[in-house]
Amino acid sequence: MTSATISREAPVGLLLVNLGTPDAPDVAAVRRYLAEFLSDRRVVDLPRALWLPILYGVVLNTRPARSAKLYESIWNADTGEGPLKTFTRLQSEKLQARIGASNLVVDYALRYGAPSIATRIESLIAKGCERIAVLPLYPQYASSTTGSAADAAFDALREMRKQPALRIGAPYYDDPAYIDALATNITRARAALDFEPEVIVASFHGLPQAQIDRGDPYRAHCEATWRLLCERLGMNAQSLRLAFQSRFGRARWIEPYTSDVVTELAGAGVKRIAVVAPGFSADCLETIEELGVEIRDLFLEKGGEKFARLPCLNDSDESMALIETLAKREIAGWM
Ligand SMILES: C=CC1=C(C)c2cc3[nH]c(cc4nc(cc5[nH]c(cc1n2)c(C)c5CCC(=O)O)C(CCC(=O)O)=C4C)c(C)c3C=C
Ligand SMILES: [Fe+2]
Ligand SMILES: [Fe+2]
Repeated sequence: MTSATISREAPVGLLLVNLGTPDAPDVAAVRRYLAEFLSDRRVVDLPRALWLPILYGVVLNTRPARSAKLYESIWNADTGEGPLKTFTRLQSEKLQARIGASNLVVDYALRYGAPSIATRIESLIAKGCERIAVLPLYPQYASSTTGSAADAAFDALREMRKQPALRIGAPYYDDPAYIDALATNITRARAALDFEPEVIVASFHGLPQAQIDRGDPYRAHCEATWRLLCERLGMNAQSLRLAFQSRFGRARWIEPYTSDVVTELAGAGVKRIAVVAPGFSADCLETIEELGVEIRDLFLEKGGEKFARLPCLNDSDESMALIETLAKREIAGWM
């Protein structure tokens, strides 16, 4: 008889998780991606009988063609990947090199698309990991992001006879290491501009207001990040404006919308702004295209003169120092 062993020497697995991206910038791949994403009940929490006919009858017949063009415009030709995947992969490779412990295995997964959370958890188990920490790279908790990543991780263990221990990283919206990383990143990017922005807009991904009304803490987390960032940068609610982008569908989303804020600024005679997206750990369609093209065009069209989009934390040194701090906290006591 062989006996199952639990060994303190078994490697610990650390899985960085971000949202996802299509496999290719074409209509078929974008449709597959959006079908997986938008049929997640954590993302669209309407009754299925109401939502599925809209999703399959309308959204998946119209949006993929439009979104595929946008993905095409931001696609990473060198790697054949969407930027969010490239940055998340780089974050995991750099984290592995920084921590350098032989008994820690770092990998990454995407909640929608590939590599999936289930396949990467299986791979960590195949490498002998009996303890796995999943680090959702969402600073602010939302049921639709952090909650959904946790669902996918636990679902991956559902049928296993021998499950690994599993931890899900805590949100870090008010962590000094996060606020420091953002401040360093913004200060450097701002110093490199060829103009002095009168206002910086801190644009977070939006969420349907109804999800907040049902108890999602996301908005409160965004506000806390924004307040701490104001303090850390010596700015105030007028010089660093809070806004929410990426509205989807007809329902009310959390306000103020980024498009309204830049319109209002231009209308008030503000000529030079910068926009930063503190809630995104990596640049993606929503930052490169929506902020860098759509929001820029809107501001210039309404009378603005200078616009800059500041990059996300991505795989910068300050980002890696932050991720290392978060990772070490989640695996504490395991190694
Ligand atoms: C009901 C729809 C959506 C909710 C709720 C939602 C929440 C949410 N999303 C992010 C982060 C990202 N979203 C991204 C893309 C994206 N988001 C939605 C819809 C909802 N998001 C759609 C339909 C798309 C796809 C693009 C499009 O067709 O417009 C991305 C970028 C992905 C990429 O491939 O580059 C990110 C990142 C957060 C943080 C969040 C809740 C707080
Ligand atoms: Fe989104
Ligand atoms: Fe968008």
